[in-house]
Amino acid sequence: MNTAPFIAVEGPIGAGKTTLASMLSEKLSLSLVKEIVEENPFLDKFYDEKDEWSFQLEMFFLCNRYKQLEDTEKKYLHHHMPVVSDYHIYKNLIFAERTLEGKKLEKYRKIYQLLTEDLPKPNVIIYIRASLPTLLERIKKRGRPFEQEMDKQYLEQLINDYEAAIKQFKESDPPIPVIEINGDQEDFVISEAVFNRIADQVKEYIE
Ligand SMILES: Nc1ncnc2c1ncn2[C@@H]1O[C@H](COP(=O)(O)OP(=O)(O)OP(=O)(O)O)[C@@H](O)[C@H]1O
Ligand SMILES: Nc1nc(=O)c2ncn([C@H]3C[C@H](O)[C@@H](CO)O3)c2[nH]1
Repeated sequence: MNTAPFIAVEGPIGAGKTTLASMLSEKLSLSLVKEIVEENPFLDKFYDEKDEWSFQLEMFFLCNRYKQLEDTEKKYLHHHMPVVSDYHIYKNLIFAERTLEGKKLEKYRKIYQLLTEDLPKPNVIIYIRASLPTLLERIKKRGRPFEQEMDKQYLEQLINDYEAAIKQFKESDPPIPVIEINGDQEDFVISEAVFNRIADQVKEYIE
């Protein structure tokens, strides 16, 4: 498995994952794997009533990512074609641990374990760290209707969950490099120099 470089861009909601993954894909000729958002039938329901829809939503994300990563292995990695994705499969667990509890969380953990054990895993992670005001500003700018009443506490918790997950990830899997970006200050959209520096760092791992 993973016969080619696989780079995953991660960070909390609105950090700029899709933006950066798309820019890297173009600059470094990497195949792009992007999250399915608009076709998600549970996302707007979830933001309206989290407790009611969380299990359906987490299962939907898990099954979609499972299929996408299965295809990614077959279509690209297996054929030595490098890939950049705008998520790491582990984000399922970061979100599910926050949105589920009790029996549903127990079931979810088991299914997650079963489904993800054979999936290709990224060998480089780019982590965009960003503060609550930056995320809220970007979510507003992007303008998806169902995200506009985003609960600040939920977003703040996810920022902390991501920090904890990345810290744990670095400790438990030190051979996998984590390129960390300060999303409040290092603006790869506005500054070509900032973007080129990130791209150069990534290039080290794909050549
Ligand atoms: N560095 C940046 N500077 C300014 N605006 C940015 C930057 N990065 C992304 N944006 C804008 O912020 C919004 C969110 O970006 P994007 O969709 O890439 O985030 P994301 O992390 O993929 O979000 P999600 O978690 O919802 O999938 C978009 O409108 C994008 O154009
Ligand atoms: N609950 C939950 N679980 C996930 O695995 C997950 N992945 C992404 N999202 C939300 C964030 C953005 O609103 C939108 C696009 O990323 O979808 C998730 N929400």
